[in-house]
Amino acid sequence: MKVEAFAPAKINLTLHVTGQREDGYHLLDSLVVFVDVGDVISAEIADTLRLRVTGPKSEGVPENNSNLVLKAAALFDGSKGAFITLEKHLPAASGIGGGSSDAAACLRALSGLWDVQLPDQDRLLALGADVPVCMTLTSQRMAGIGEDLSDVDGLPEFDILLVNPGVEVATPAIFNALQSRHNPPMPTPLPRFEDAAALAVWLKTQRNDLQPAAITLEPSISDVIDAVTEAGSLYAGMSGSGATCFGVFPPDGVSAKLALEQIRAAHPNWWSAAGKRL
Ligand SMILES: C[C@](O)(CO)[C@H](O)COP(=O)(O)OP(=O)(O)OC[C@H]1O[C@@H](n2ccc(N)nc2=O)[C@H](O)[C@@H]1O
Ligand SMILES: Nc1ncnc2c1ncn2[C@@H]1O[C@H](COP(=O)(O)OP(=O)(O)OP(=O)(O)O)[C@@H](O)[C@H]1O
Repeated sequence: MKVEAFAPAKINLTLHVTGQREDGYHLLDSLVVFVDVGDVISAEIADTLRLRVTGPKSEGVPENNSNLVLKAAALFDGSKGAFITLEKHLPAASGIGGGSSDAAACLRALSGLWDVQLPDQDRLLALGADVPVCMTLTSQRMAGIGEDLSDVDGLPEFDILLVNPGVEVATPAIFNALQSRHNPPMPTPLPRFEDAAALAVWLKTQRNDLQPAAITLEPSISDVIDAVTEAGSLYAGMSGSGATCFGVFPPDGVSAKLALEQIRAAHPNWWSAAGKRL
């Protein structure tokens, strides 16, 4: 038996840093969505637990126990053997939850393969602050340090362009470089949006509080946001701690793809992809 699980890119459409806990972790208020672009996990029964990493973005991704996929597999009580393949399409350390989404997909795959219950929420959170939201695969308002999740229903459909300037960004360095750790949250309740254009107008009034620190440490992020804006997006912003930026496009299946071609022609060394919000 072989089971497969998709590990979609996670996008923080907004990312407000609203405080800091005594252990140093930051309190967040973030609107998170997933895109139909991502990595693929497959798993089959084996005598021992083994990981192979393949795919266009596999270079540099560890196959040893430092990979979040194997850390996730170790969370099951009395974990058994499995041969896991991780097909990497998302760049690592890029703010779109690659490792966390892989870990969540691995948990889904192994709980099916081994017919065992998923680990509890505390263990998921300890694996990575983004792991609980990556278990949902649906649009969420994410608060706390990542554990406080509420479904966001009724978001309009939209297409998304993802662009990364080819640099890895370490999340702790960006949090450490924050100028202000106590910023206002998003409004409660969130507004309802008629369409992608209305969502984009609202996003312009919101923030990613990690963006200024990320641009200071990695100035090319600013060039990416300019390029995504010039390629005709309704809104352009940075996801997570960067350096991947996203553009919001109408859900016509065409505009984001045209923008993708434009960006690839002008910046052949950047990583880019286009897809739909899940
Ligand atoms: C920036 C986001 O991607 C937004 O969704 C996440 O908050 C980060 O999620 P993640 O990479 O899964 O985070 P973890 O692996 O748990 O933490 C990496 C590092 O980021 C910092 N960190 C992370 C999450 C959080 N709420 N506050 C933090 O200060 C901590 O320094 C931590 O050592
Ligand atoms: N499955 C994995 N895929 C990619 N990187 C991994 C994985 N497991 C461990 N890593 C290591 O974790 C580091 C962070 O990668 P990851 O893709 O999780 O980025 P991230 O920017 O922290 O994601 P986010 O902030 O959106 O949660 C990488 O430098 C890599 O060495």
